[in-house]
Amino acid sequence: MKIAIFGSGYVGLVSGVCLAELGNEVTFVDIDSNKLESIQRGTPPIYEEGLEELLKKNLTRIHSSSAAQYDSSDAEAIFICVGTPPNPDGTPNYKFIRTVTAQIGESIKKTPHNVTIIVKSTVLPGTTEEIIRPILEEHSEKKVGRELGLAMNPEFLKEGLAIHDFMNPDRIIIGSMDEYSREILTRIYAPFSCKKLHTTPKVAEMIKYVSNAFLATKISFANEIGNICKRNGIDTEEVFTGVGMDARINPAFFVSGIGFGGSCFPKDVQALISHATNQGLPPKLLPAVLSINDEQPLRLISILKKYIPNLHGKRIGILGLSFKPCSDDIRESRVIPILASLLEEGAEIMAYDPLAIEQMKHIFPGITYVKSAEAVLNTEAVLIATAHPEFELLNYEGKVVIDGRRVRAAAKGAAIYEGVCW
Ligand SMILES: NC(=O)C1=CN([C@@H]2O[C@H](COP(=O)(O)OP(=O)(O)OC[C@H]3O[C@@H](n4cnc5c(N)ncnc54)[C@H](O)[C@@H]3O)[C@@H](O)[C@H]2O)C=CC1
Ligand SMILES: O=C(O)[C@H]1O[C@H](OP(=O)(O)OP(=O)(O)OC[C@H]2O[C@@H](n3ccc(=O)[nH]c3=O)[C@H](O)[C@@H]2O)[C@H](O)[C@@H](O)[C@@H]1O
Repeated sequence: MKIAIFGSGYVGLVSGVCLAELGNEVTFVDIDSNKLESIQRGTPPIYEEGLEELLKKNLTRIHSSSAAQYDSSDAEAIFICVGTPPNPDGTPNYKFIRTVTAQIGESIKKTPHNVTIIVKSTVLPGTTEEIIRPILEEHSEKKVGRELGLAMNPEFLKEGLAIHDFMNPDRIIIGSMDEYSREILTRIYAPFSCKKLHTTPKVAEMIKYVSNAFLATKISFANEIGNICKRNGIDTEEVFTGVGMDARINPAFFVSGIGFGGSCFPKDVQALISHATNQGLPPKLLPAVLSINDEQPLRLISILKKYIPNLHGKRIGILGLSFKPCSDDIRESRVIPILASLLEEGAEIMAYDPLAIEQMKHIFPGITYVKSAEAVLNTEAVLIATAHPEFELLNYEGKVVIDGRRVRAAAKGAAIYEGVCW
């Protein structure tokens, strides 16, 4: 099938490359010409395990174009994968969605055959029908259900495991507005044998928010329980191993630590809170999920101060800057409040990350960044903020380590070791 992807970021690029791997012809469209050039060279603009090999392997089926030059004459399906960043009040900002929808509408005006537009960006319930549909119909001069298909198909991939997650989904949610888009999405996802739910766009949109809100809730719950377990000398991990053995509960996403970061959990939980509050239904549980998450990283500093009460002028090492292992993404990384707090206390920071140093330099240019994890160990105390696999290979002998992510080698080897909530 001839597919176009508008928005070639994490979701767009990974989805498009995987769709090419499945035999489709894929055209990437983006406003960032550098991204498009690097895709066309076979060099992904983001780090994601396996992405470069898959991109290079499928380059003959991969094309790129600016929005202005995009030729939709043979497109059958167009995915919208642009960002939906938060407004100051927490609701999603749809400026990229509106612009891209208008551009797609213009580009398909003269397309002689039916085209299906698929919203993959995370948008609040009602957005596909009430915001995207009218813009699309106005600019394309076509009607949904006649020459135009429109569907919402949320994406559930995780960064760092994005290719694996796209290729091995637990489920695929297809919220179509019309028979034509339902049929196109059924064809696109035919190679996948997982469960598929056909529903309305509004339900599909809500499934995405509820999934992220529930996973974030599980993490904050694990952290709150972890704090209680630590105070009582109980092994948090063992508790959740036992709890997770109940099939009704499931062991996934109970890893306690310094909380959840990333471009989606914090933003999507806040969006759901703001949306419900605007409707006169202010949630009680979800704000607690966020406040536990805000406090958790600062616990690392409180523990550190037990050993070094005055941090002024002290050299503190930081292992890990990205929001999760195997990713170069630092958006909402839990290390950001930790670094801010250490700087406020006058500490001298020495930080290392295998992938995310350049990104963090934009936020904290004054910190000393080092090229090896070993160098970080040459400090008065080390804080572990991301569980990069290589941190398991370090020799922590004689060191003071405060761990936010449960690195077993540190727990075994350090002279003084304390976990944030275990
Ligand atoms: N990052 C993730 O792991 C996941 C993200 N999502 C959702 O997917 C959406 C996209 O997220 P990301 O891929 O992380 O965003 P991103 O910021 O990495 O990528 C968005 C891309 O859209 C491009 N863009 C903006 N306006 C455009 C236009 N008019 N035409 C063409 N391209 C345009 C940007 O230049 C950028 O390359 C968001 O709604 C997010 O919540 C959903 C699941 C997973
Ligand atoms: O909507 C999205 O963008 C995506 O958000 C998350 O994926 P992602 O943020 O990429 O990564 P996760 O693996 O979920 O980790 C998020 C954060 O939670 C933390 N986490 C995760 C799991 C856990 O048990 N404990 C925990 O603290 C991680 O360290 C990380 O900071 C969801 O897992 C995806 O299903 C979803 O598609």
